Amino acid sequence: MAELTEEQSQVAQEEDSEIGSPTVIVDDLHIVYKVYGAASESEKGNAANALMRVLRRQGRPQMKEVHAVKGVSFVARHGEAIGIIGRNGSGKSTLLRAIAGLLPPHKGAVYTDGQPSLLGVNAALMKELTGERNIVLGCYAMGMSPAEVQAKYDEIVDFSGIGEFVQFPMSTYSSGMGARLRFAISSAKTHDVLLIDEALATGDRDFKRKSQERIMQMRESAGTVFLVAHNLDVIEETCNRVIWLHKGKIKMEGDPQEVLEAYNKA
Ligand SMILES: Nc1ncnc2c1ncn2[C@@H]1O[C@H](COP(=O)(O)OP(=O)(O)OP(=O)(O)O)[C@@H](O)[C@H]1O
Repeated sequence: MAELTEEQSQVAQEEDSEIGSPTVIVDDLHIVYKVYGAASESEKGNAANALMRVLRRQGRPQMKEVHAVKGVSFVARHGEAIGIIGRNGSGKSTLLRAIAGLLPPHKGAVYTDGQPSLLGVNAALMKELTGERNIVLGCYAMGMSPAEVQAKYDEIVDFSGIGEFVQFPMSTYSSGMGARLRFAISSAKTHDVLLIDEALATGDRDFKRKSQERIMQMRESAGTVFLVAHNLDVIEETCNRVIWLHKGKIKMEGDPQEVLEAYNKA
């Protein structure tokens, strides 16, 4: 391997001191889903076949593979907020779930420093329980002690802005209220790596501003934040780097303004 020149290593050191050491290394990552019971190529779009199969109660023993992430590599560092953009089905959520350790790599690897936490639109809070109970259980699930939960409780309720609804079951919340509570709970703890999947999409303008401020704070406390969003304004205002995924591969990566400009033109 080639040695760095004195000048190169000085530049690397300067960059390191600005954004910190690596938190996530994604190395030639491939994720493949296996779908059982999928239609074969010859059956595609054939209504008569589909109807016959249902009437005859025939199963679909075929197994198909969906290659969702195809050889993605990058390094994320302490203090970075990385936006992931791309069209529907380009592999954004799959990549986040793989970083969170929820999907095994088909090939390649993900190395993380610390425990990544995934905050998704469907993060596992229990709908039949009240907001109150979900706050307590959610905080325990993130490894907080009872004393820490007590100390953070009011701040979480306040940040979520759900007011007296905290005493109601979450099944009575609007999707925006649920998203706010999830974000308030997840961001009450300092995460080494926080993965946010579209969770800010359902909040109103005020909540978006508050959550962006909180993401900034998390970056300052030297964590790494990944943000998947179709709202490009949120990405531009919050992130210092953007990764553009296209059909499971990185199409472009770098400065938010440059990548977003290219993405908007495509
Ligand atoms: N559980 C699954 N089983 C099989 N295929 C899946 C599964 N989840 C996602 N896929 C497929 O993987 C590909 C990438 O999906 P993914 O949800 O990661 O895309 P995305 O960029 O997050 O999309 P969106 O913007 O619509 O949320 C798509 O082709 C999708 O159909």
